[in-house]
Amino acid sequence: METFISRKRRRSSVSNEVPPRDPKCDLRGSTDFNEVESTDYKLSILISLHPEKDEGTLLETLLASEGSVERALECLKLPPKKRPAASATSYQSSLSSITRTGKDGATIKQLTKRGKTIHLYTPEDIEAHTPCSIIYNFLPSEEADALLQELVDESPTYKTNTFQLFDRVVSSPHTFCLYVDSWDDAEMQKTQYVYDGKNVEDVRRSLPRMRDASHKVRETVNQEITRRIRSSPTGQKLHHQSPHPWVPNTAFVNCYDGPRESVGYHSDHLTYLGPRPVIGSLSLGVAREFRVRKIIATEDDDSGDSDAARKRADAKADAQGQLSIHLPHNSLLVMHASMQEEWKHSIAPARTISPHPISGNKRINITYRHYKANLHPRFTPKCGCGVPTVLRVVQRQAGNRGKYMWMCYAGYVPGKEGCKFFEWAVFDEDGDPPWAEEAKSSEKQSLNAGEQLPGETEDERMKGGGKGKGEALSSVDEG
Ligand SMILES: O=C(O)CCC(=O)C(=O)O
Ligand SMILES: [Fe+2]
Repeated sequence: METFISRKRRRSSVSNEVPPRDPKCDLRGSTDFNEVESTDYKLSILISLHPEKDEGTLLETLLASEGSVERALECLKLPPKKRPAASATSYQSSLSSITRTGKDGATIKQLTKRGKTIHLYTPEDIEAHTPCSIIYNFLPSEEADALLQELVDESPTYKTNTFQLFDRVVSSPHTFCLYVDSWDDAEMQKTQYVYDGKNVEDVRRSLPRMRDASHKVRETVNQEITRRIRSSPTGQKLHHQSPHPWVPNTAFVNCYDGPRESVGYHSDHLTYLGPRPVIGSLSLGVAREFRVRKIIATEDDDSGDSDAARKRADAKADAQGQLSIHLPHNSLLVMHASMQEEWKHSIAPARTISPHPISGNKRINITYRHYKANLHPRFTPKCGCGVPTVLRVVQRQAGNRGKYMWMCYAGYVPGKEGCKFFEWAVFDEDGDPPWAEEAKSSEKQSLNAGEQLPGETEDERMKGGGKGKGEALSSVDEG
């Protein structure tokens, strides 16, 4: 895949740190453009620009370049022997070789170490150490194979995403496509929803087997949410987490063709999901590693833009390792309600892969998501450019960590400058915005007029069951 597409004029200082991203992913993932970025963020930039190199080499080059992405990029242009000596090595271990989880699920204090990847091989370890749960052999095997075949057949038409980085326009190191449940939704996505400051042209109606799988994903994800809440220390849902059953209405299908295709560390966009979203992620075909790392808060004095502040923040990020979850064919990973706010995830480039009998070198991944009707762009704040804004969360800065904000999206478009629009975002206990009531009455009017609601499936419309009508999750009420 060609990474560099064209060279563009350098953008202004605030846009100097635009990372690789998918339209659905918030790879900046933190307060504002001036906020300190970590090694994983910088590594994701390098991975996107050098998909042919392994992650360890890129990390070493970055560390040897004292955390400067630009210097690392210069080094990577040099023949190998002229590169600076690596200052860190990366090595891997499985969790069981480091420590054991007690039957009581006792928490392990220091799971990750600088430059180290710890592999979580069992559902129990995954649940104990990450905000994820996993179900292996999720679908009956013929169904999983048929779904994989359906998507492999479509995948040659998927596209990479292009975005602006420094003075270049680059493309993401894998392909993807957006699917929704009805043609009406597809039309609405194309014309009204904004990703990275622009509409997405290619939005498709979910394929029959994707829709069949979606019903099963829905059931299982809801069970997993209930189970997770019940077994949490408080037995309560998180603040801002929805108490309503999770209803997937949107799916991103990612295709990784060969071991080098990947996606860098990121958190998923919250703009249409709202706070504390849950995502059901079904993996098909070649098994790949899903790596996660918890975002470390920076003290206020680490959050400036000075070199010293950056170094302090980088040192903290470096001190952290990563956890690796292996995603074989037909596994369902549930990313629970704290994942997008407090963790980042990636699909790491692999040294080798085992080809799959149906998909060859391809891994297909479907992330099923619930887009909230009250976060339709007609309700969310517009910036000075007149574009619906992006919802982000403060991930690092200790003082504001966990606060949500609406920000200008327009500057994400290659060649365009955004404005400085910023507004703190307010949500109630259940993660609904202040205009939720107004949104509901406009939904009712639409229903009376026989229109389809944003995100409502054709099936639901036929049954007369709009979103938000399901009863609250019992575990939530039970407290
Ligand atoms: O391929 C995967 O498992 C993860 C994809 C992902 O992170 C995304 O779609 O946001
Ligand atoms: Fe993601």
